[in-house]
Amino acid sequence: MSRYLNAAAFGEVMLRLSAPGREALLHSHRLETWFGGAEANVAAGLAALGHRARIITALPENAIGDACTGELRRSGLDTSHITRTAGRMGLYFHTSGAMQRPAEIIYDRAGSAFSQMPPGAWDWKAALDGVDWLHLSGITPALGAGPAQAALDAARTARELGASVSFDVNYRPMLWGGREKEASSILAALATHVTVLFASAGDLARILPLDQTGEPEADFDNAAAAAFARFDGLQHVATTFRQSRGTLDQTLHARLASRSGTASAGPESLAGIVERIGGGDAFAAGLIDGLAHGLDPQTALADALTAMAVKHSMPGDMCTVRRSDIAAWREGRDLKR
Ligand SMILES: O=C(O)C(=O)C[C@H](O)[C@H](O)COP(=O)(O)O
Repeated sequence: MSRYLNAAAFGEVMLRLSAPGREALLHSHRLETWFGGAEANVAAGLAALGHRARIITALPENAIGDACTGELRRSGLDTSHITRTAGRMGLYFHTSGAMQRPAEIIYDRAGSAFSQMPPGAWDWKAALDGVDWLHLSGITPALGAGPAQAALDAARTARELGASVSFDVNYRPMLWGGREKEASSILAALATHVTVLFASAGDLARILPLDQTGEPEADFDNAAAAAFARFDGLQHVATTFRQSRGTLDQTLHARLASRSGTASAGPESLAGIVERIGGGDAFAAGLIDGLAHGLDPQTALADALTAMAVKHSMPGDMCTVRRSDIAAWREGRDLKR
């Protein structure tokens, strides 16, 4: 396989309301706005890398839904599979933190237009027509029984149509609340349809019975081996590791397990981080891109990690990292002219 994809992503897009700069929330009377969501961020990242990408979602039939659709379109996405419906926009409030003060998120998304869509209202054959790659995340099933069923239907249909399915577990304890058992069974059911899984050892321990030693890389390798044994269609498991010396100064590295072996990449040292949100999604987009183009696992992983690093220099949720940004980052010039 060496080609540009006709990709789709299914999930909720939210409006982010962020405290400006390094302020605490509502310290001043201003909030900055961005649109984003795990799956849309990955789709935008694929579009920035030259793939055709559509977002399948539901947005409210109001001015916020209009603005969001416009932003998704400006990010290069095909918005013709967005359902406009009654209901509210999912929101999240964000403070970026500073020094040892951590970033913080408050979700305000219960009852959103997306989460209220009955699972039977999605027409998967039409939404996935012509698609060769579907990206999903574990955030969607955390939003309720309807979205969980819709994600399963989407994954099953994509596989029936011969498409690859990538899935980022993206475990959000705040969204699952005390529903750990439900989370394990839904995430495991989704994983049966997946070709590329983005998951840490901790994420995989929610799906599979695993002994963990506390040594992150060895734990990941063991967890990936257990995932290959359990899930027949699975070809790759990828994760990133983040060492933090405060909110703005971190080191990244990554690992990619395949049935034939394991690749690792990094470290990428990041000082003066501009934006932490969307880094993992940029990594997912970068890796999907590399695998689609048939790069060897080592090169695909290194490019994905650099895409993630570059995303940390760009404000906003959605990934706009281009191939030339990855090359320029590696060249490390202080001024492009
Ligand atoms: O829907 C949610 O609950 C989300 O958290 C969406 C997040 O904006 C992205 O998934 C960012 O995740 P990272 O790329 O790991 O920074």
